[in-house]
Amino acid sequence: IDLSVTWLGQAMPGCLYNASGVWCREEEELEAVRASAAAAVVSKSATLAPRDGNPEPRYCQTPLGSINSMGLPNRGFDYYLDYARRYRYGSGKPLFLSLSGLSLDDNCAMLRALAEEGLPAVPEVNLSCPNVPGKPQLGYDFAATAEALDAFDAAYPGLYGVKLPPYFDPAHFAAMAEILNRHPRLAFVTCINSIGNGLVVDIDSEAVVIKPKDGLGGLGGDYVLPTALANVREFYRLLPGKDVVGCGGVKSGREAFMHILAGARAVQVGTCLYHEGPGAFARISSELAVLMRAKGYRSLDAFRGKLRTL
Ligand SMILES: O=C(O)c1[nH]c(=O)[nH]c(=O)c1I
Repeated sequence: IDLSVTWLGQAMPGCLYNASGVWCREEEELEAVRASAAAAVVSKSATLAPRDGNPEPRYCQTPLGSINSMGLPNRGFDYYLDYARRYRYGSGKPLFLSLSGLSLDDNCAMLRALAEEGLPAVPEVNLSCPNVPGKPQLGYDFAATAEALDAFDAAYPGLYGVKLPPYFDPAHFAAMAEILNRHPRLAFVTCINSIGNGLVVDIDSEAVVIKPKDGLGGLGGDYVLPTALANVREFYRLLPGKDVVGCGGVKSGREAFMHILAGARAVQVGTCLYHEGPGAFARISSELAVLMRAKGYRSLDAFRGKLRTL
């Protein structure tokens, strides 16, 4: 059974890696993911300056997944750039740097700095952080997204990707696709980020479960799987020549299989990784291989994007 993936002009030994934000803020975490059965590594979304993030409690696990309002806590761009300078690219596991600047200028400054280094690291620009109070998700503002992508093209000469929020309407899928398709070096989209501004209620305490934004936070886990699959399948259809990375609700080989069936080139794991740790990658990979063997598929290409309609 071959779980390898070739994209962005490089090969990955498998198809699974972490979702940005999970097990990737500190170098020790990044190295633990790289040393695991994960096929790639993506860093926590970086701002130019380090950030503490929102007040705690800001993450909560529920029976159906997670809610978070971390608020972009990160070590600052230079920390992750330094890690990228020392990263062992020879391991065959690509490094992605997630960038989530607080302004377009900051995103472009980080992209220019990364370009100057000439490193193999690939930027994944986050258009969808839902948890910085007062900062709307860029991906929900089509005009601002169009302007930003033009600026990214000018700031960065190489291939890059974007992390998209979930969309819930065919008109929005079409509007975003029209914008994204104007950018040939925008090589991939990662669908989806958390479903923003959910509210989890604890009936014993009769209170919300996280402190920021009076309890509003991004949802992950089982809550988001159908929405994630819809976004993967729609953008797989609407973005010819681009790759879609599936993210959302993956906790076993089954959901990884669903994402690839829907068109995903590779698959990220967030909520499940947060709780299980990097051992999750070996488990999910093995479950996926067992599923493929039972169905007679020898590689991901044999079923990628082959989701049947009725
Ligand atoms: O609150 C966060 O740090 C966060 N949380 C998310 O669920 N998605 C994001 O892109 C980010 I930047």
